[in-house]
Amino acid sequence: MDSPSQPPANLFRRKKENKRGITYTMLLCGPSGTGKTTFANNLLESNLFPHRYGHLDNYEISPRIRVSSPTKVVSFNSKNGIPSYMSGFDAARAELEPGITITSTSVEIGRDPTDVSDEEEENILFNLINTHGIGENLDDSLCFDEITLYLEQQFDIVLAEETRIRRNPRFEDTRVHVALYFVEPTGHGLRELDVQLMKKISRYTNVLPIISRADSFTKEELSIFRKTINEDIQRFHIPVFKFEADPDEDDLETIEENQSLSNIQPFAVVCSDLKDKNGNYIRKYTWGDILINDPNISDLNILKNVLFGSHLQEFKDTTQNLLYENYRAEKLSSVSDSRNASQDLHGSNESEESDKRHSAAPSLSNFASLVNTGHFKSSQSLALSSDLPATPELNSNKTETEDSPIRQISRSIKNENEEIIRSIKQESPRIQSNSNPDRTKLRSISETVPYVLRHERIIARQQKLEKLEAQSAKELQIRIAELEKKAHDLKLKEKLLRQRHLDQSSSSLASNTTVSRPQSQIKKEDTYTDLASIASNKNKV
Ligand SMILES: Nc1nc2c(ncn2[C@@H]2O[C@H](COP(=O)(O)OP(=O)(O)OP(=O)(O)O)[C@@H](O)[C@H]2O)c(=O)[nH]1
Repeated sequence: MDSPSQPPANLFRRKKENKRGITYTMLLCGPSGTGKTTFANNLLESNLFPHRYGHLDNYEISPRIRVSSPTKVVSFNSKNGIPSYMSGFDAARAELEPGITITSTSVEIGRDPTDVSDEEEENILFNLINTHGIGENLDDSLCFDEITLYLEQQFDIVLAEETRIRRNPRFEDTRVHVALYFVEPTGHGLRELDVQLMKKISRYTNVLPIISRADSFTKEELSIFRKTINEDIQRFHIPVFKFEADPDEDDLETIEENQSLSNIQPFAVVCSDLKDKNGNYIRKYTWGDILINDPNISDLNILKNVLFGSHLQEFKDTTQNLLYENYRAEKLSSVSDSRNASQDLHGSNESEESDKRHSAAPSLSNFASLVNTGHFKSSQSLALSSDLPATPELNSNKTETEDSPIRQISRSIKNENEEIIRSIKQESPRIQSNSNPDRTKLRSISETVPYVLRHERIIARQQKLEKLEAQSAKELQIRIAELEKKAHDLKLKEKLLRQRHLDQSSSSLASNTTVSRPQSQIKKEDTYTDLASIASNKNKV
């Protein structure tokens, strides 16, 4: 059945390989308008991603690409509670800061079906994470926190999975292996925003600074800008990815390759959505066209080779062996420290004192309490639906269809929490039944850690949602107050107009008694009184 002469079987075999392809995740980060979306399209040689302002006429996907999960918002934070990616520009609300939106798109990069060469290439299950709204806020710390939280959560998900006794065979690793940080082509080195953000994300991923829209520079200007950025990187100790080779371990070719890559770092790219007749991406200027793949103008091709070829495995290895391992060690030691601390604190009379104490959620003592009693001790815990601090919106009598998306997400989180609690309760007898103290300790750590991490994540999400909801409510209140004020002003105006009108008609009534108005000037409103006066005048005559 698997004979190469039978195309369907061949297809089937490829499909099976697809499932075992390399998982690879990339983050595009940097201020708005630096060309991240255009770069993403060029990277995948497809016009797949629409721009935030404007649109793409020619939606087109390379034959090598298969979209496995279309673009979706994976995380966002904004003052008005709407992802900036979804809310278009609205002049009436321009004063509201957009916050940040993180989107994810999953594609499968395979072989071009028209390619007849025998070369077997492994499929890449590629996740592209894009960020929107950085640099557009008065206070960008909101963006820093959101991105770092997202990256940390992906580490937590893996940590939780690793410490689980029964692993999920279909587990998806979503850790970000490489982040491209797009520096604005100012020619003035790095800004504080760039320094801070690169520093923060470099804890969780390999960071490559990229000079965006490199066609803004002449050759000399570009080399000066490169130098300034490299100096800033050194001066502010930004741990960006370095192209280094080990002379004792690596071959000469690798050493030379890394040396030359190190010399051209940061890569400078020119991108475009436009193609010429031959299918090459170009940028059109009044003075002519340039090919974005031209190595004299842009490092795009070199960067593509680094990302999908020479350094893909190294990015993955560094993420796993260095960044993740450091994070894991730190996290587990903090979890076991807090466990020991909670054991020391509570001692033997823990059960008696537990009711009196109100520790902050999440903590391991809370989990111990949860496992034993089915309740969190903490008064601040958000995980138990019955103890949930009732925000007015959450407890309102509205029907499902009337619910805001935020409330619906809140409800799904509540359900998720309840499910976790149920599963912990089901697993708990095993923790208590084991007689060996060391094994019990290990087992309880391995069983507790995933839940602690998941619980922390859920609480963070829930707190974020509540914050968003409070912000929306506040904004709504301000708008209501504004509208009420407007209505009040209008009423006052109306009253004034009426008053003025009444004054006018009474003065005209007074003047009518002395000067008779021509018939054509009689107004509709004063017809009745005027007619009465005319009649009375007539009678007098
Ligand atoms: N001159 C020049 N313009 C570019 C280049 N790359 C992209 N642009 C243009 O820059 C503008 C912004 O590009 P986008 O790709 O939408 O930028 P972005 O970083 O994704 O923007 P956000 O979605 O707001 O974060 C568009 O008009 C692009 O056509 C480039 O290399 N050179």
